[in-house]
Amino acid sequence: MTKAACIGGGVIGAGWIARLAYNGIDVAVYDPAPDARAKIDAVLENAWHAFSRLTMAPAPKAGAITYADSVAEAVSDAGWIVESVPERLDIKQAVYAEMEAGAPADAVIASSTSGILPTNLQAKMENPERLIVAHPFNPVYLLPLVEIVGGEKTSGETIAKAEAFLPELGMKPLTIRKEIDAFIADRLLESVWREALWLVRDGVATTEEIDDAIRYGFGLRWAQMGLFETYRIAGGEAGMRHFLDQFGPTLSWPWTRLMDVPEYNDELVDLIAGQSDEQSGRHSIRELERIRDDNLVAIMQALKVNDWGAGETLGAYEKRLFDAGAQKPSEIDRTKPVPTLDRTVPADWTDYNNHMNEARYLQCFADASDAFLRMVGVDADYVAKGGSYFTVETHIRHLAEVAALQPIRCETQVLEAKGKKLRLFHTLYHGDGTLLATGEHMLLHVDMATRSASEPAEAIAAELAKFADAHASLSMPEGAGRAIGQPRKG
Ligand SMILES: NC(=O)C1=CN([C@@H]2O[C@H](COP(=O)(O)OP(=O)(O)OC[C@H]3O[C@@H](n4cnc5c(N)ncnc54)[C@H](O)[C@@H]3O)[C@@H](O)[C@H]2O)C=CC1
Ligand SMILES: C[N+](C)(C)CC(=O)CC(=O)[O-]
Repeated sequence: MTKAACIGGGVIGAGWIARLAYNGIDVAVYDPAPDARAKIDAVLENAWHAFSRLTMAPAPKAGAITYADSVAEAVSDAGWIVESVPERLDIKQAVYAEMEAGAPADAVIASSTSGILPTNLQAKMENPERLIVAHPFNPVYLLPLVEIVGGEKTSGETIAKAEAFLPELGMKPLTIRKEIDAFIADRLLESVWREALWLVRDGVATTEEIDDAIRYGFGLRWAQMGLFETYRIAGGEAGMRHFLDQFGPTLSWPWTRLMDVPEYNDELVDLIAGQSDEQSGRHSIRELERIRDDNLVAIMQALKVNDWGAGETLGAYEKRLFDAGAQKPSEIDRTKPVPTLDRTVPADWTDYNNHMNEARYLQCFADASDAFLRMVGVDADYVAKGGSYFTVETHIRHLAEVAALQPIRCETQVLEAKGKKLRLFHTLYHGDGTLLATGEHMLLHVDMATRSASEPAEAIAAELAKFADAHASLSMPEGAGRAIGQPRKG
């Protein structure tokens, strides 16, 4: 999929635009609101801030975002069409009629609806088999879950397309077995939301106290295990059966007001909105979004370390990006230093001097070494089979500073590749060409079973020799072999 259209660019549409464009897909947008573009730009700024920290894997070149004057124009060459217009059946159905008039016959139409049945959405369509619900979660550019729901007329092929495509964007499609209003997640959220409104309305708790009850306790559990796995553990050694045995009888106790809903009126709105202003009014919505995003990135990265839940999805997404970004040996130009890193400086890589921290220069060079090693075949499979490289000596020269979110790139020259030894010279540049740093690194091939130096596999040695021979004709880089304290040239 290389081209998408987003119809509606509000909170959810803008999140989709960011996720699609970040993953290299061109996005044509249609939203009639005069301020739509400004709002989308603000979301994109936050999204790029978040992406800069979410993964170190090389992202594809960002897709182009263009603005169309009509639905038909936006969808004219799209393979994937996202509908994120207001939650009203009549508006959505009118938009589908315009889409069907302009879109390629095989394009998927994916509605972001939070709860309208796809059977109702597709009721007036000429080709209803191509409509699905792909219900995302805010912020769409960070949260992996998408509920996939087919209507009575949705084809299995459309569902299969969605299940194959969304993981390419780093998402976790969850296909819903039965079509019901509000699907799975919003059913659950709605029950907590309704209960919380009662608690505030009845003066039992403030909005802040309810948030505290979630975020200091079970919210942390939910973020990584959900409900059933958490309660299984709560049952002790005897697990879920004991949990049910102990807490099952509470089902008939008056522990919930869910059988009833508070009346929606001005009094309720003033109460809830007033308390919410008091709780969070010191931050703008954009500030809150940044805080939320930074926290979500940190949680997902922590889960990635444990290869668990949303972190497992992030890990799989990164692997795809690394695999897709890896240069094939046949494509590599060995007549010059080889590109090994191309990214922006993550927002949290700067320090109290307001520039990239010294430790991050080493991280760039370590990532560049890894990228180079993958090029010659030292990839996850090779390491799993018992061979790897360890860095045994490093010399870094810090030559210029660089700020957060600036583009940086690295080139690598092989100075020596003989037997167990591999000497690499990395040069880090700002995107504008300014020389930022150099790193010289001695690596040794290691047998992972004995954890001692060993000869690399023949195929690896052969790939390395190709680089070493070609790079031998390049001039020795300035700074190579330099000791600390030597005067700089020039
Ligand atoms: N806000 C949320 O937390 C979530 C919302 N959703 C769903 O996403 C959809 C959009 O919701 P939001 O983004 O929150 O709403 P929103 O109000 O932020 O954005 C809707 C956008 O649609 C535009 N629009 C109105 N008529 C249009 C038309 N005929 N053609 C193109 N654009 C049009 C509006 O100008 C506005 O920018 C809804 O179906 C909602 O249920 C899904 C997940 C979460
Ligand atoms: C409130 N909501 C029903 C629109 C929420 C969603 O649909 C999903 C989310 O992001 O929580």
